[in-house]
Amino acid sequence: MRILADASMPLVEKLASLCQAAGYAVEFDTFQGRQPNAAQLAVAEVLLIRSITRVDQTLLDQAPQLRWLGTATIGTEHVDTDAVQARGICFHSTPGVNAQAVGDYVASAIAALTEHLGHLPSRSGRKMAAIVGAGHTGRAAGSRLRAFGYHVSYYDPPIAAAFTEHPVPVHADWQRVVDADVISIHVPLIADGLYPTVGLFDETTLLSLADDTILINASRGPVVSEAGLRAAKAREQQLRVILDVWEHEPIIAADLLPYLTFATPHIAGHSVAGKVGGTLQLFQLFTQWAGWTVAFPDLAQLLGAMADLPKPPVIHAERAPSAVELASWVLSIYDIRADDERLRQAPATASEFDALRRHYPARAELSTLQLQPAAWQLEGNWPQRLRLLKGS
Ligand SMILES: NC(=O)C1=CN([C@@H]2O[C@H](COP(=O)(O)OP(=O)(O)OC[C@H]3O[C@@H](n4cnc5c(N)ncnc54)[C@H](O)[C@@H]3O)[C@@H](O)[C@H]2O)C=CC1
Ligand SMILES: O=C(O)C(=O)[C@H](O)COP(=O)(O)O
Repeated sequence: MRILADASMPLVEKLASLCQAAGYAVEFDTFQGRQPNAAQLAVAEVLLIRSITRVDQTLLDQAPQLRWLGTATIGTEHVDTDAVQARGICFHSTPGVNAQAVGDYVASAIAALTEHLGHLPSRSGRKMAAIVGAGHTGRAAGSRLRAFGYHVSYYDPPIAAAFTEHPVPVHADWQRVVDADVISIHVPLIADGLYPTVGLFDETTLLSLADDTILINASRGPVVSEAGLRAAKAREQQLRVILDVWEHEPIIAADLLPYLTFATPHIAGHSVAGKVGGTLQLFQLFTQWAGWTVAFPDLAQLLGAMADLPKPPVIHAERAPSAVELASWVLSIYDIRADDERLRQAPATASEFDALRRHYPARAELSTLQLQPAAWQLEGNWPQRLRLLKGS
């Protein structure tokens, strides 16, 4: 089987070699950058991609042998699924695979603001947070915000309309979203239908937000209108906007940088566990489809064998933390400010954007937080808050 994979998928070569070691005939090749070249596509039977590779009719026409396509991402809008289906190609994404990392991103943004202000940010004093999209990443973000002490509501009209059981209560009250102190966006990119998300936060909505509202977008760029943000900037509206994703990626809205509280190059999901988990899931799905029996290590074993994974320090705290102390624990594991700094210092070009992502430093997850045992951890709501912070 000829497997072609994005070269920046961690451990992809190792997992391909495990297939070979199990006795299966695998010819393995990788591609650099956004699109594979025509010679590679001409022979590929299996294609493993990330969010930057566009799979459309043009690519499919170049890949006549393609039978299995996998993207190590949650989002799938870069794949023309109708065209893929029409060709009879089996397609898989990796739902939820980097959701914990996205939750950590939101936690780090709040932690950095808490440290800056000296208290948990809440313009209304009511500590209201609205998650937009109650799926994997939205719930992971909601869990961290609850750990910080926010009252979290989940806006998700598609789920609300379906009246099905869901892991968290959902609502369809938009006013509750725009009134919140923190709004964190976690929807797929949807252009049409009953619940489109493109332009969900358009100029009118953005201009209606109260000063000091925190708006975090770690979903897809076109969900928040950059023109709308420009209008808010022109009016000197005091929003605290955190953007991980951009309307015209890989081009960022460089003119907005001075207005943004934190700006990052689409790395919210880029923990090592999130990325390795994506590679592993794709190999598991592909080998299952192929009818192969390969004993892959589990995610913990794969991570344990990685030498460059940061080891978070053990935190000693004899009493329950203040919001600022809790924030410092989060920042000791993942500090969004370092990502923000790297983006601001790099030239605002497409190639630099891609390079920042390709050379992203190894990042641990909040689930690795280690506390020296102390009595307070068993008192009040701390057992729950600590679990929520770690996303468990
Ligand atoms: N910045 C990054 O690094 C990452 C970004 N993402 C993006 O985040 C998106 C969401 O990921 P998950 O939470 O894992 O997806 P999911 O599929 O688990 O959940 C998405 C939720 O959004 C809801 N939704 C759909 N349309 C909506 C609307 N108009 N208003 C409110 N809610 C709506 C759905 O009902 C669903 O519950 C992905 O599709 C991807 O585009 C995902 C991972 C990493
Ligand atoms: O999973 C998704 O959806 C994402 O946006 C990814 O975290 C983006 O990662 P890459 O595949 O572009 O590295």
